[in-house]
Amino acid sequence: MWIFAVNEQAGGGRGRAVWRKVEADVKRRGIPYLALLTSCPEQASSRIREELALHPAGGINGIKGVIVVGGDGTLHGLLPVLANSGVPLGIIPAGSGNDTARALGLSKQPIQALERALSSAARPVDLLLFTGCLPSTTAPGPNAAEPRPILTALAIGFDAAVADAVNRSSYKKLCNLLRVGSLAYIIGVFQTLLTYRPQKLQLTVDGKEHAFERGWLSAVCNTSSYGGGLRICPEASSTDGLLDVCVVHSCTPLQLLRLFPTLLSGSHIRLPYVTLLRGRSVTVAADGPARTRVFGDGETLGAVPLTAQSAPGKLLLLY
Ligand SMILES: Nc1ncnc2c1ncn2[C@@H]1O[C@H](COP(=O)(O)OP(=O)(O)OP(=O)(O)O)[C@@H](O)[C@H]1O
Repeated sequence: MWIFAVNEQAGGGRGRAVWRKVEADVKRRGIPYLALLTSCPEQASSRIREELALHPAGGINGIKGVIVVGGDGTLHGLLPVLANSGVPLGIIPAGSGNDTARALGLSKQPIQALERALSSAARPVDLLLFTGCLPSTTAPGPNAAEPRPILTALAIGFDAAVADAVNRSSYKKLCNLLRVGSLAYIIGVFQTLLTYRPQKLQLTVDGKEHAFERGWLSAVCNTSSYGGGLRICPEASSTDGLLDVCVVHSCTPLQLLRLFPTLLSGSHIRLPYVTLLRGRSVTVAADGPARTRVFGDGETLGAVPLTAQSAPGKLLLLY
């Protein structure tokens, strides 16, 4: 039996439409399935746990895999239950950004993505394990009890502040309604530039220290893109056991603005105020008046200081 974990709200309601198409195809083909239409990640995780206990993978009528209909946030919510479980995860992209699906070269077309999930062998991919300040605290030290698994990337500093401003804004809903979701992010970039100040960033990669006096942002990546196709670490791979890091520093606000379009092609890596690093273990600390926010898989995680560790091969993916 296959489990479909469906987030109908993903992609501003696209999840519902995608699931309708997929379910019709699954029924037509007589594939045994269970659909979990959930309202939050906790509900999805606890339902999947229950089903895995009832129908262990590998047994007769066992769960063959969990196929997610949703975006990066929906996938992110299921990582704690599926990492290390031996149960493979398939993806039918239905979110706004879909950076995981993009990194794996999956089709945006629901039936093609379904076919790929059903017919592919399970392959191990790396996860990034994040430990850092929780959202509810401003305490300076890492205090999250459990490392949190991330599939795509951590956004730290300016880009996380933009995501935060957009999520809190009244214009996000309006832009989504008018189907110009990316306009909300352009407004968010300008809004954040008015108040955001670069900070001293200290990164340690596999024990080697790197200091940046005027750090705008840093991204720690397991896959190459975030934010719906911004190729922040174009060489990152989720199968190399390594994390790729991009730091943007020592530039003017205007240079920062001009960098954003170059993220689409990944050509920003040639700019003198962009530094790339790579390693198995990364710590990031910041020294500035404001909290340096962290987003992971497009979801708010908290603030620095943080530790990111590569966890090779911890998730089985169908792609
Ligand atoms: N299993 C779930 N069921 C319902 N809601 C969920 C579930 N998992 C996460 N969510 C919530 O739904 C929100 C939107 O989901 P998701 O992030 O997948 O879509 P998106 O933001 O449109 O796409 P993307 O992350 O690819 O840009 C998440 O931010 C999260 O709060």
